[in-house]
Amino acid sequence: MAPIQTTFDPKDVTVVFVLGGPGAGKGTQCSNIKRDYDFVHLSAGDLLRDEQKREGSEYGELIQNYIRDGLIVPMEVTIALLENAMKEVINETGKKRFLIDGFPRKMDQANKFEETVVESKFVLYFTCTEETLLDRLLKRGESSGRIDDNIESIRKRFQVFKESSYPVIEAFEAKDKVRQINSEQSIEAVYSEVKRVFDEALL
Ligand SMILES: Nc1ncnc2c1ncn2[C@@H]1O[C@H](COP(=O)(O)OP(=O)(O)OP(=O)(O)O)[C@@H](O)[C@H]1O
Ligand SMILES: O=c1ccn([C@@H]2O[C@H](COP(=O)(O)O)[C@@H](O)[C@H]2O)c(=O)[nH]1
Repeated sequence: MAPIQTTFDPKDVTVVFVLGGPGAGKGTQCSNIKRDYDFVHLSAGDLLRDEQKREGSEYGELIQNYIRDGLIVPMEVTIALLENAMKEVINETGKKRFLIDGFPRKMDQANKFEETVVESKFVLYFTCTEETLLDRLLKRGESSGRIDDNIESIRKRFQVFKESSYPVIEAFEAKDKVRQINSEQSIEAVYSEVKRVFDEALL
């Protein structure tokens, strides 16, 4: 993965972190936000899956093993992928508003990204019961082809979310940066709450 040699002024860039348990509906809602608010959607999981499949990637096997086991890939890999993707978008389109979906999942990632790339504007956090998440992921697993949409991986992902990712949300909450949304509702009802947050934040 060769770094892209471009710099950008963090002051010109808007980043919203989109967090929530596995299957909470982050990707689904990001598609809506992207359509209506001219944000670029970068899913950390998608970037890792693309890198894993890229021929000649030195990280392919490592990423595959981490994803299958529901573990968090070392932050250097994920941050480099995100930073490269942001630079590519800025170079090619001039767009500078990003939804970073499924990242940061651990405190060290959050701190490193905000220190070296850009500070987030706020965190959109989708809450959902584990029972609903499990139903959604098992249903998605019938067609997703994802190696981690199976009961064994899902259990591990829930554990990692509780142990490593939830503390990230608490840390942002302490800074009053979390906008919490109940994603137990229908996709449409969730999105109407999301819109309220974006309309208020982007005024
Ligand atoms: N509000 C909702 N009600 C019912 N189903 C939903 C809702 N939101 C998303 N889904 C469905 O649940 C599944 C998971 O949604 P999605 O992929 O958006 O979640 P995610 O948070 O991005 O997941 P992951 O963290 O695993 O990438 C999908 O099949 C999606 O269609
Ligand atoms: O910052 C990240 C984001 C993701 N991962 C790994 O990818 C899978 C799948 O992520 P989704 O957001 O559900 O697509 C996740 O379980 C981790 O193994 C990561 O390591 N770091």
